[in-house]
Amino acid sequence: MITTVQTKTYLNYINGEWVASISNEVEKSLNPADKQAIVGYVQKSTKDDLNLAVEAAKKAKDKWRKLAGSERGEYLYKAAQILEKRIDEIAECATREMGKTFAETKGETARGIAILKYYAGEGMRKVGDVIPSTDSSALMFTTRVPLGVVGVITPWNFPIAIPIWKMAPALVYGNTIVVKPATETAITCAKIMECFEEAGFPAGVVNMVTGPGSVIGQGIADHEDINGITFTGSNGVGKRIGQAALARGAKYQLEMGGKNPVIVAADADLNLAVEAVITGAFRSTGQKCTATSRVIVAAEVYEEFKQLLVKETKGISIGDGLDSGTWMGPCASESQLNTVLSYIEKGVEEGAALLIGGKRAEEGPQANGFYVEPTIFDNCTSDMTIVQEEIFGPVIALLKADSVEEALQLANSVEYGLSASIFTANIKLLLSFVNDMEAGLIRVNAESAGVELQAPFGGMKNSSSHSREQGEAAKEFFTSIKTVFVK
Ligand SMILES: NC(=O)C1=CN([C@@H]2O[C@H](COP(=O)(O)OP(=O)(O)OC[C@H]3O[C@@H](n4cnc5c(N)ncnc54)[C@H](O)[C@@H]3O)[C@@H](O)[C@H]2O)C=CC1
Ligand SMILES: O=C(O)CCC(=O)C(=O)O
Repeated sequence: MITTVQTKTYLNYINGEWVASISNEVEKSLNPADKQAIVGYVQKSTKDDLNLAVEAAKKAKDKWRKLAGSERGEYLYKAAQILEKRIDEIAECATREMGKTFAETKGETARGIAILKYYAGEGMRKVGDVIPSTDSSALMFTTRVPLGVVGVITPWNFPIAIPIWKMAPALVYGNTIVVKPATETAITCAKIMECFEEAGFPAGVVNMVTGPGSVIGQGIADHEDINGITFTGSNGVGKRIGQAALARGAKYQLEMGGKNPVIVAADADLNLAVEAVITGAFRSTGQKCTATSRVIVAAEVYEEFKQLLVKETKGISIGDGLDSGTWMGPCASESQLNTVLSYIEKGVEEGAALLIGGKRAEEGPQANGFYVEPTIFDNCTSDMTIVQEEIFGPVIALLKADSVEEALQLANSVEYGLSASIFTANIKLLLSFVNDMEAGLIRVNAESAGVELQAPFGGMKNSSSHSREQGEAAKEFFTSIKTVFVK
């Protein structure tokens, strides 16, 4: 029997109004902690709905662009204040939709508020430089202009922070937007839209269309009136979006997977390293592109580290993210659970030794949800699938290194380069890690996850399109530079 927690149907937000899809079809958002609980329904939109949203954003863009940056910032500041009032409700909704614990979604909502405030201030910061011309009677300077209409395609794993860290800079630099959230967390996004609506954004500046990625996401990538696309999600989808955008000359930014290593050097503080590996690998049920998935340990301390890690992992409580005693919630969906279980199976088949976990967690009420045990593999080698591919689940592959050089070589032997961390007090070693590690985010004596909103974020190799998000870096993507010469 389906237990309906809330059966509200959420609409698209187009041109300042809440509207149903032309398709008259909806999709349900399920609670991964209890698959019989429906969180609500969202619109299964069509290309025609998307066209209406793009048309509204296009119509609104000139007026929005011509406002002072400080005026645009004021709207963001108001949205931050409204989100602040609704923090518990929106965090709870995110936990219901994708499973991570309430403490995590509340922290994420607080981060969303801080991002809105940061970019509200950005509306008053400089947008160009004066550059001395070789002609002494001329004035030469740069200024920045918005791209126009920006398409925002977001995943389910950070349902509050990622849409906000894309939408806030897009808006403050003068773009109008059409956001397409992942269906799994589209209700959380609708609630963020409600905050924008209450903040009084002019009609058409902010639009949301929910629906299948293959229709609405691809539609955004292909739409000739969308001037820029910002995406976070899987590698395969990201590459397709990049190719579609490139083919029609639109600007794009892709934030994709990671296979993030932690190196534990022989001199590392092992307790600190264990704590960081546990949080980096298992918080959010491992569903972060910055999650720790490979731990490369110096041979001298391998056994001791392994024992400590397994002991701490045994203490992890799995359950509904809304229960205060839960440390780790379920996977976000059944398909995500199946992906994780199939990677675990592959690990065993390819000869890795299962130290702990490895199964679906099905005790009592967990039988109704998409739970998996935190899992650690021993005896891993670099050629194994679980060491190479992004799993997006609570799975650690342990690798032994006989030298610092081997540890670094193992760390770099994957197609991704998002985040990497090392535990050591040896300055020479940490500096060579900073220099030689192929990753956009380098962490020393800290977990691999941990993104600060005021700093650039993005990866090398196949982790991103080499652009950066957040902090001042966002300005590079969401604006174009004009060089002006006046004589
Ligand atoms: N880097 C990250 O933060 C994320 C990585 N992933 C990876 O992707 C795997 C699968 O997760 P999914 O939710 O299926 O990711 P996905 O890449 O399919 O979804 C991300 C967003 O793209 C949209 N999308 C899907 N197909 C599209 C298309 N053809 N054109 C345009 N947009 C499209 C989705 O609706 C969603 O809004 C995960 O197991 C994980 O490995 C997933 C989410 C976030
Ligand atoms: O670690 C974080 O805070 C951000 C991670 C992220 O962007 C992602 O998982 O998609």
